[in-house]
Amino acid sequence: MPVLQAMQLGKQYNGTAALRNLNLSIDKGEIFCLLGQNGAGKTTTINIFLGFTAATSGLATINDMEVKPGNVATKKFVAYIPEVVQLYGNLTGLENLDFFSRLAGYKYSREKLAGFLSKAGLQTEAHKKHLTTYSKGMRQKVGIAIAIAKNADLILMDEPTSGLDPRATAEFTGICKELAADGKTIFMATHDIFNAVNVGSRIGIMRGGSLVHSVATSAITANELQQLYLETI
Ligand SMILES: Nc1ncnc2c1ncn2[C@@H]1O[C@H](COP(=O)(O)OP(=O)(O)OP(=O)(O)O)[C@@H](O)[C@H]1O
Repeated sequence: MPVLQAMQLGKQYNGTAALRNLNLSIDKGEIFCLLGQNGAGKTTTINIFLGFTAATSGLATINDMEVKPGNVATKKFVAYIPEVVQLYGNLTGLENLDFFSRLAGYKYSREKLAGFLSKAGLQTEAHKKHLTTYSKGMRQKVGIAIAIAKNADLILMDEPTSGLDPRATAEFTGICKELAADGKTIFMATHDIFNAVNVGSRIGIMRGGSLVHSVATSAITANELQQLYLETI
């Protein structure tokens, strides 16, 4: 059973198609990277799977359950990492994780919470510092720790490497691969072609709301992908 499925999924905003007949099936442990120009429909796709916005046609499922606004059943399977992870600046990393875990219905010991932060790559010295002192990459790690604490099967990410320095990007890639090896499924919208090839198991290219290509990263080099992207968009 695929973790994420789109069947003839479409979205119109005031008569304009943001998403057209998207068909996609993503299995457990996959990292799917979605590329496309601004306005191609990547965020719209993510928003539908988050239940933030309703599709106007077709079907979106997570673990075989239909996703739609108001249907809370699929929300427990999903975690979302936006480009900038919004957390409480006056709380520490540990306190933020504790707070958001409780919101999701989980109460963990200090040790467990620290374990999740470490698994997400956050150094121990940072756990007890206020979020105001965190870099973008560190905030993202807390976001990943929240996803782990929530036991989310599917992690949706919107431009997660934008604004990260090369070291933070490489670290992020390693963490995504570990999560996938643990059986998490990752769906990420990105503009970063080279990171997509490094981290992804499959890459999609969107144009004008349509998925134009879907290729396995094992079948393509970064240069070939860049070429394909430039020819497509
Ligand atoms: N709330 C909205 N109301 C009206 N039109 C919208 C809305 N959200 C998105 N759109 C339109 O839908 C299309 C797809 O936008 P979307 O944000 O999904 O693209 P994207 O691929 O995520 O782009 P970016 O890389 O800039 O994030 C665009 O034409 C956009 O203007």
